Amino acid sequence: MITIKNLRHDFVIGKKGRQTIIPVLADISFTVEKGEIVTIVGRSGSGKSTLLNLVSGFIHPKEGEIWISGEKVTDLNETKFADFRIKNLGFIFQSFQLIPSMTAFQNVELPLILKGVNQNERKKQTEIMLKKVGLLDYQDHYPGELSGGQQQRVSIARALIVNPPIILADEPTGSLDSETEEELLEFIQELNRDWGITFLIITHDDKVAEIGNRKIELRDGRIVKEVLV
Ligand SMILES: Nc1ncnc2c1ncn2[C@@H]1O[C@H](COP(=O)(O)OP(=O)(O)OP(=O)(O)O)[C@@H](O)[C@H]1O
Repeated sequence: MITIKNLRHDFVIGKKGRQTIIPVLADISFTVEKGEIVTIVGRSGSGKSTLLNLVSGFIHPKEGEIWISGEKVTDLNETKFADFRIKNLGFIFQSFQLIPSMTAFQNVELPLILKGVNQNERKKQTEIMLKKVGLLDYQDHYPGELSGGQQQRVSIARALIVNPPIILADEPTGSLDSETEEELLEFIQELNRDWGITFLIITHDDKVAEIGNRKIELRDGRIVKEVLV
């Protein structure tokens, strides 16, 4: 489902003439099979977020290939990647990334607007999704009027609304207390088991890594360990 081949990335900082190259990732190769939950673990600064940004197409690697669902996405330009992203990838972030001036309903509906779905269909699908995450009664609440766990559920509903086969998650439980974290991890497992959604999750939390089928450990931008959980 996701194949990463010999990925290398570095950032260039500083003004012209005085530039410094910061090597961040080197020789990264791994696959994520359909229906798997794969976690990427590693200390702060080991390159986890950079790796996820590369897979998401927000940045372009200096070397290497990324294939997602049979498409060599490293060959896509920005516009084509944006189109690919909306059809194939859902995102969950630590900070939820909800739009504060929009209600739960409007936040979940937004990807359907971007996809050009008509209003009646949008209403129907958004309500189904809010019900699925147990928040139909909260549809008119703004993010600031919801708990952290509820906000994360809204963000999951928004990720799921376009039926993505793959969800990329960046520290999904990072802002949640332990009880809410457990609920969310159960929910991720349910989505994986019952909906067949494939997950690539970056985390430094052992509890999150435990729900994965495989754990890939990064250190200083390289894969040092890959284990079945
Ligand atoms: N835009 C950028 N420009 C320059 N350096 C960057 C940039 N983004 C990240 N880096 C550097 O790349 C390295 C890896 O950062 P990255 O955010 O990928 O690590 P991480 O494992 O996700 O860390 P954390 O767990 O703290 O989020 C760090 O040394 C960081 O300073």
